[in-house]
Amino acid sequence: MSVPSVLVHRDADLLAKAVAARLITGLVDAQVAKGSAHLVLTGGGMGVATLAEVAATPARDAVEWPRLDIWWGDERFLPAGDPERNETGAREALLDHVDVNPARVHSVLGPDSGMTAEESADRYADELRAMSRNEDHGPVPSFDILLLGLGPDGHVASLFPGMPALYDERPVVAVHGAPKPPPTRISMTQPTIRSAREVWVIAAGEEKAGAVRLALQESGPVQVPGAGARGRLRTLFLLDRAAASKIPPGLGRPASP
Ligand SMILES: O=C1O[C@H](COP(=O)(O)O)[C@@H](O)[C@H](O)[C@H]1O
Repeated sequence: MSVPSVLVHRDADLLAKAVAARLITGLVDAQVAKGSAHLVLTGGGMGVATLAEVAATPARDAVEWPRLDIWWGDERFLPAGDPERNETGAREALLDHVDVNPARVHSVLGPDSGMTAEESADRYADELRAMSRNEDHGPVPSFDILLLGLGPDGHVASLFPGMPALYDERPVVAVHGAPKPPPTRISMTQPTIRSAREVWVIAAGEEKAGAVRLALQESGPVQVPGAGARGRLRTLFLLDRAAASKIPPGLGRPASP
């Protein structure tokens, strides 16, 4: 498991632009190396802002969008098109503006599918398993880049502190009673997140500063789910100055003047 590298940008706007540039480069590198790539998206303010910055830069055309599999680390269990769904934000910010292959955009089904949250989670796990190859050595594909937001309470994806999902070994689970609305969600679990080659935690704003500090200080991942967010090959904490304001001196590397 990789030790996090911390990069600090001046403010949220520059952070979104810098992560977008990094993401484009990462996807191009993965596609050059393997022919295609797997990207896991996050919801939340910085997740969507980053995608909007990808859409806004002409460099986005360097990515071969039809050769990209797109997944979600978590989804709010709401009907298709609901403005609160993470998918809706991602589509509006980026996916509707690039040439993705609809068959490779792996949506989490909501209640309008007729499924319960448990059935939807199991179906997503099946879809992940179907895309996993022998060399992935597990029930999910080896994600090239997995993006995560970080809540002020330390949650990542829909893994909230102390909740049963944090003890679950299945790849994807239904979450009930989430402290942040909506209460019902579908989430990748810690083992799935930790199987990614690279995990990037993106956080901006002073209200995230305490969670960032705890997530970097090897707190227990049940108390602070962000502390369990580590990639196999690389973990990045991509922060603005406000979110980095409580980390121990010397841990963060200024990346922007
Ligand atoms: O509800 C969620 O929240 C987190 C963090 O969101 P933020 O707006 O505080 O950055 C997000 O990572 C997750 O995907 C989402 O479902």
